[in-house]
Amino acid sequence: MYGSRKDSSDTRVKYPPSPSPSSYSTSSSTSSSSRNRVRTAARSVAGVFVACFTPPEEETPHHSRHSSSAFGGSDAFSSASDISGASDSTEGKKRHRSIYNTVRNDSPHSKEPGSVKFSMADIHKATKNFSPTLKVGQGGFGTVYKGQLPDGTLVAVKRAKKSMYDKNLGGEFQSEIQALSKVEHLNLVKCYGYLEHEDERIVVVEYVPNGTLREHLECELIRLKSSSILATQLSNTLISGFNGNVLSLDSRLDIAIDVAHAITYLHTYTDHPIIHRDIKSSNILLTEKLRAKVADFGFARLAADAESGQTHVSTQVKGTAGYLDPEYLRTYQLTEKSDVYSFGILLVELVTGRRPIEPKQELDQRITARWAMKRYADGVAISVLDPRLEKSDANGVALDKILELALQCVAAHRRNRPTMRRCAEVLWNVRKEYKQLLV
Ligand SMILES: Nc1ncnc2c1ncn2[C@@H]1O[C@H](COP(=O)(O)OP(=O)(O)OP(=O)(O)O)[C@@H](O)[C@H]1O
Repeated sequence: MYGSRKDSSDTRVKYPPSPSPSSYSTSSSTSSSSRNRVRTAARSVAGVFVACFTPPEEETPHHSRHSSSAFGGSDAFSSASDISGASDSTEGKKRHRSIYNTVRNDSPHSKEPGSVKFSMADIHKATKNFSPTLKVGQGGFGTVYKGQLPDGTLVAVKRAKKSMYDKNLGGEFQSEIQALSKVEHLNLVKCYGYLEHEDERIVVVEYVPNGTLREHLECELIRLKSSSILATQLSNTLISGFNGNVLSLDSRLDIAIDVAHAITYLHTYTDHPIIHRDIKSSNILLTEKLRAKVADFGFARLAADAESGQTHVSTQVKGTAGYLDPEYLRTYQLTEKSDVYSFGILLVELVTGRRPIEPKQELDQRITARWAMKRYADGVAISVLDPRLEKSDANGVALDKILELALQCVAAHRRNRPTMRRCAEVLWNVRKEYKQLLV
């Protein structure tokens, strides 16, 4: 079974603390005429998807990695600590301090928390010389190992592959480290330190034990079983409670709210807002209690400085096919609303269980968001609900509201998309109503 949310030790962030009903009118009390307007909008958005999407993920290198801009000072996170979920609890701080103290003691090259330089000996010890049995994943950056620090803290050790390093990893490595080291939030994967040694580039981050959201949506147990390199991951995930059960809509809503909080935190990072740029289900890691943690800041980039009058950052297009903001694709101008777009795609993925692009589906269903928006516009949203979920009244109502929000997130023009903070508020209210319908 998945871990229960009811556990009193679950420190899930409640946000906002006391929502005012009027501020949530979009989702809570949509009249039939306004719902019709939304449906009309859904029809036009569904039309836009044809032009927006790049070829199927399987056929396209899903992104290229290059250097990103370097980040400025290192003291930004305290200024955003009012955002729900910033890990400023005493317990969190104590744990954090103990980790860094331990690491500092172990490392002669130690630096600021979050950017501690490990030695190669530390890494070899933590990963048992990169033991294949501790390999937990493989991504664009390289190989990921589970490791353990001397104080017992479990870590994920991300070892860059040589080809990535040859291709200009220097900038990306710096980008990932600098972004990670400055953020601290319950729903963001913490960075413990890094290592640059000859041609090795290694990042040490918080180990999140329960697989990725994509794996959960696919209930990938059978695939994992057949994969020898993932045998360790299988045993790890079994221990942590992932046994192939379907994620309930309740849990999916919780995950969406966690992700919305994490991105809100990044975007409202007062001194140096950060655009994640690669929000997708395989970058959402889950804890035993199905709390979501957003990972992979390899593409993270500073947002434009509002005070300077700049509203966007001009950049080469990066991200993953299916999640990419069409306005960013067209203009190369990146804003926080590009993350909002990807988040809208993620919402559709959460309720349908499908990947953003499904090359094996019927033609009209290959672009999942377009298909879902069309069904929503036709008043038959329930037909896109993940078939593994019950078609109950509560699920139907929540589905409608989540799709309504997703529709706003994927608006063709970024000015029409909500902020991530607004998304969190709307989802908070959807969850509240959902729970009321369940009792
Ligand atoms: N912090 C972590 N804790 C536990 N497992 C992790 C962690 N980070 C990554 N993994 C595992 O390693 C896999 C590869 O992760 P990685 O971030 O390198 O690539 P990715 O996000 O899957 O792909 P890409 O780098 O192409 O975006 C993940 O799918 C996950 O299974």
